[in-house]
Amino acid sequence: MSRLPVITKRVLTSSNSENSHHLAPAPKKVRREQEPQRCPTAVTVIGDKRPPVASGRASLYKSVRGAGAATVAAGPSRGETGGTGAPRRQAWDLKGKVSDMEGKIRNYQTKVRSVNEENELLKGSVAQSRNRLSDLEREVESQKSKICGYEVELQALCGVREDLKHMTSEKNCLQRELSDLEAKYKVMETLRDSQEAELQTLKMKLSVQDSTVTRLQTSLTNAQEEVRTLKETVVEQKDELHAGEMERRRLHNMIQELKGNIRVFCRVRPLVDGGLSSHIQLAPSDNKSITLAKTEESHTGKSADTHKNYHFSFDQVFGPHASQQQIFEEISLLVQSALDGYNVCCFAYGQTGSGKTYTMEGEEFDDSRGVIPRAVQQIFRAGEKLESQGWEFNFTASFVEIYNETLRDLLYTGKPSKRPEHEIRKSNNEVTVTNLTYKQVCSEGQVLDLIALAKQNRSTAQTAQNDRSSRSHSVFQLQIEGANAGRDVRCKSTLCLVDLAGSERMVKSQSQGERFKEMTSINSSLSNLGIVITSLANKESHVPYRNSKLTYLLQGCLGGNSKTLMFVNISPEPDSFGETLNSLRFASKVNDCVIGTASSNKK
Ligand SMILES: Nc1ncnc2c1ncn2[C@@H]1O[C@H](COP(=O)(O)OP(=O)(O)OP(=O)(O)O)[C@@H](O)[C@H]1O
Repeated sequence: MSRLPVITKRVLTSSNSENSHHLAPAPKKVRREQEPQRCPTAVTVIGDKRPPVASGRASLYKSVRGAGAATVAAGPSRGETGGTGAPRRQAWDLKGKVSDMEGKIRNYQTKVRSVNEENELLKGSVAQSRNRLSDLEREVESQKSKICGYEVELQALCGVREDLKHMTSEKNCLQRELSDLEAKYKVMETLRDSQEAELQTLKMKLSVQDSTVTRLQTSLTNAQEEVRTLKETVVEQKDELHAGEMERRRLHNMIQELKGNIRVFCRVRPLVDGGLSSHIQLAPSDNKSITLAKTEESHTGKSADTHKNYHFSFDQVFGPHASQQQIFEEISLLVQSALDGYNVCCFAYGQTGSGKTYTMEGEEFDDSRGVIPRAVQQIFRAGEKLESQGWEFNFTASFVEIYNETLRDLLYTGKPSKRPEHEIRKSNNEVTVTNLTYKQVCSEGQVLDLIALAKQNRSTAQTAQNDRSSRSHSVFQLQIEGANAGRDVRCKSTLCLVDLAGSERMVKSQSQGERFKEMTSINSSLSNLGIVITSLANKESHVPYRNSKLTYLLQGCLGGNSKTLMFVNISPEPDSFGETLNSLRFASKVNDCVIGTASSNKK
């Protein structure tokens, strides 16, 4: 490419015209002064005509201008002329001056030619540059449109960038989760390993247990077979047991009958300071007889004192040292009879203070407990045992006081002012008392609570009326209903435990008013008891049960269908001799009675 400056046609024309102007004749002085200034003018013209181009083109223009300027500068200048030392033409040397001018013209013409050539070259270069420029402009346009496209893309990419940001944070979260999961996975793997090990152990254990199960199944089959055999044996043994129980009942009853359906036990209370008074003698050999000895002084003093002995025999005589347990042992046989379905009546007879209540109720301590709590205990324990043989029992308790031929409910818990009156009723051979509390009980404790309640009721009445308990009968009744559904056997009986009123006879002249009435009623009921027992013994057609409330109430428990036990309690003091004798006589009468064979209330 040419490095010549680009000169437009006009400039060149101007230059040419200038050149041609130089050719024209001009005043010599002016010409000499003007010439050196022509070249810069031409350069200035070129610079003025320079088109506004992009920086690329500007550089091109600079290089061309530079070259042009150099070319022009190469021409002869005034300085050169003067500087080279060419000899200055004399003013008169016009010829020389013309030849110098012609040389200069030639020189300029050569230069013009070369400039024109260069100009042509520059024109081609300009055309090329223009082409190049339009190419570049197109390229610029295409680049611009590309840039626009890129800008659109960039804008679109901004949204993508947001998404990317979001995705990156999500990715980070997921990575964290992943690392957590990986950690967990590792833990799980460890766990799995340990569990696999455990599983192996368990499998081994299982196989061991499988073999154990197999072994156990075999032994189970054997055991089942054994159980079946044993069940058969149990059934057989239950049958045998039941047969044995029935046989035991029969034999037990036979023994009781042989002993007598009415039995009398005598019990002597110890003296207050212990021991026994000399007027009471107990036979040491048999425990069945008692002698009351009496020495009567001669009234005149002339005859010797008379000694009189009264001998009595009973089923059993208990001395002052007999324990409550010894007493109960004999009665327990009758309590068993009550569970077997026989009515049983046990009563204590004797003067006040002879030990009736002590015998029947006793005291709270274990050793001194009396007949009633011991009998209750035996009944519930025996009942529980019989349950294993298929027996079921229902117990109903009642507690009545008979005072002056009036019944009083000792289990009453209502208001004293609303105490109901009671009547004895008999229907279907069963004696019941109207408005009386009949309490269903199922344990020894419940009965003991009722006994305590009765005691409390009695003591309340006692406070109101001095020494009332001695002058009233208390009757505790426990109705027993048993059923063995499997054997279709039922039984029903009543255990009657009676603490009678004091049997002492009051000298008529000494008793008045209420006391007289009490005594009459007591004596009447006690003597009626004797009469009823005698009637039963004599098998009389009419037994006067209804003559007293006591005998009427005890009707079911006295007579053919029952077993009766009478305690005759006696006081050891010498001044009780008369009453003791009376009590023993009464008891002896009862003892002589043999009441007809009892039959159990089996259904
Ligand atoms: N066998 C005995 N051993 C020891 N003490 C006895 C015995 N019998 C009775 N007693 C005592 O004698 C006293 C009178 O007895 P208890 O109250 O039982 O007579 P009771 O005949 O029931 O009199 P009551 O007719 O007045 O009720 C009581 O203190 C009692 O503890």
